[in-house]
Amino acid sequence: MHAPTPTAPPRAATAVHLMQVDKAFPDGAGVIHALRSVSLTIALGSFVAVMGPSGSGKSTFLNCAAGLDVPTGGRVVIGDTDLTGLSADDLTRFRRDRIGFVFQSYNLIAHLTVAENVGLPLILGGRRPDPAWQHHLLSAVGLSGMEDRLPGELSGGQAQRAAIARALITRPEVVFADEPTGALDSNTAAHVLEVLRSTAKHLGQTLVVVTHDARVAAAADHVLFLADGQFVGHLDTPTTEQISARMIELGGR
Ligand SMILES: Nc1ncnc2c1ncn2[C@@H]1O[C@H](COP(=O)(O)OP(=O)(O)OP(=O)(O)O)[C@@H](O)[C@H]1O
Repeated sequence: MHAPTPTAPPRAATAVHLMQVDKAFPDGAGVIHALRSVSLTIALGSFVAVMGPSGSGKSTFLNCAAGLDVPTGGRVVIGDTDLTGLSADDLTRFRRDRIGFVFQSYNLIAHLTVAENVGLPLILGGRRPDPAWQHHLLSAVGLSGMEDRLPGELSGGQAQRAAIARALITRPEVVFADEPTGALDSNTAAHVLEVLRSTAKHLGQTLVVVTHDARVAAAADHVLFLADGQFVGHLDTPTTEQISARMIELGGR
């Protein structure tokens, strides 16, 4: 992970490449600059945590990097695909087939079973889930035997583990997670994080996680710090204490 020169071409070992990405939101008569000329690369197969004070631009960064939102300037490249050049339809297809998402609120569909929720990204893409792969994923996240349950019959930790299996069903290159453990108690959060981390590692996926929790970030290979829409530094394999100290310097929690 390093901040490249803005014109450097993406390298093969790069999973995510942002070049001078800006994101501005209209705000009354003015604009809010949520991201300001953000340039970075995230190496294939790495686990990167993104931290920063509230309002520093973490979710905006994740949404732009994952193709959920369109930057107002700059380029986002995932693998060898420049998202900037894609039509809305192509971007939707790319997200569905090549990227996995995990959100704080799980986003499971209430009237579909666990198995149906997990298979949904493939069904939406006109493909049928491979039963052996689905079984493997449900077992990897500890939900074997719960395939027929509805989301309302799951604990928060189980629901998030179902959401993780759903994010991985298409074998995405990159998995983006926004506060994936934010709604869970600390023991459940630690278990869910370990499931996410180990499954992504086992499958060779790149994992990008936005978090407020220094313990979550301490599990990452690299921690990137945002302040006021700009990356202001990173730590490699830091301890929880080092991360907390950096957050205090930035004026966050
Ligand atoms: N859709 C939007 N419209 C207008 N302003 C927005 C929008 N989304 C984000 N912002 C603004 O952009 C800035 C960055 O917001 P963002 O949600 O990315 O920060 P964050 O670091 O994820 O915050 P938090 O930790 O509180 O979730 C904030 O000033 C926010 O108010």
